[in-house]
Amino acid sequence: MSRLAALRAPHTLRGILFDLDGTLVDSVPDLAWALDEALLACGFAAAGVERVRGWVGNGAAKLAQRATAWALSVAEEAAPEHEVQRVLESFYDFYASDSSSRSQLYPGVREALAHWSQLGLKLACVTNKPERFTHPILREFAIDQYMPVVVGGDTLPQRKPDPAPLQHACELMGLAPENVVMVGDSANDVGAARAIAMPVACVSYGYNHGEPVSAAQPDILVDHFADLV
Ligand SMILES: O=C(O)COP(=O)(O)O
Ligand SMILES: [Mg+2]
Repeated sequence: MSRLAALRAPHTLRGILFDLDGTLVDSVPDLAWALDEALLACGFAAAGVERVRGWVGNGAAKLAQRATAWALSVAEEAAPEHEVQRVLESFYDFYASDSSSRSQLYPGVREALAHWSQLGLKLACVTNKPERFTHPILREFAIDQYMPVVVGGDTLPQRKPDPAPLQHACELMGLAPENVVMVGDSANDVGAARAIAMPVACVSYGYNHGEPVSAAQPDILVDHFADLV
């Protein structure tokens, strides 16, 4: 666990928090499929996977708002609420019907999680994705066994980059934040960790609103998940 352990004083690393979308799972293909089906069902054009990649990261409601604003050619905040709700409800229906068949676990993820949990580290998933969609995906990719603690985007009133979900995960793991590090793919993950002085490692391959996550200045940046081990 050398690279992550280097983020904490020797022997003080007891737990790791993981972002889901863009960090553990390349989930955009299913998100884009469900969102495009929703847009079509609402009478709009499909957005396509590349656009959706840039919209993921702030939860499902924000995703629907960004898609609706794009479909209506208006600014994000100007998307009419009832149109956003229509797209969101339809997106929920499609995504509930299939959230994983087009997605993939990133290489090395399962092996690394198994390794860390064998070392006795406690692992948790802290995502902005609604909790009811998170559990089936972790199960589908057979990594739920390593992450008994899951904090979703609707678990608390706050979402990343607010640090509350990270603090809540630490409480559920029975660990002090001083003994935990965060692993993510976006400025939201870095911002949430920074707010409670938690070290943060990022993967460069994920989704960060189309910007390189290096701009958010994580403590460690790796190109492959296995590089964290
Ligand atoms: O659902 C999202 O918007 C992103 O979720 P994440 O926090 O796992 O990247
Ligand atoms: Mg992410």
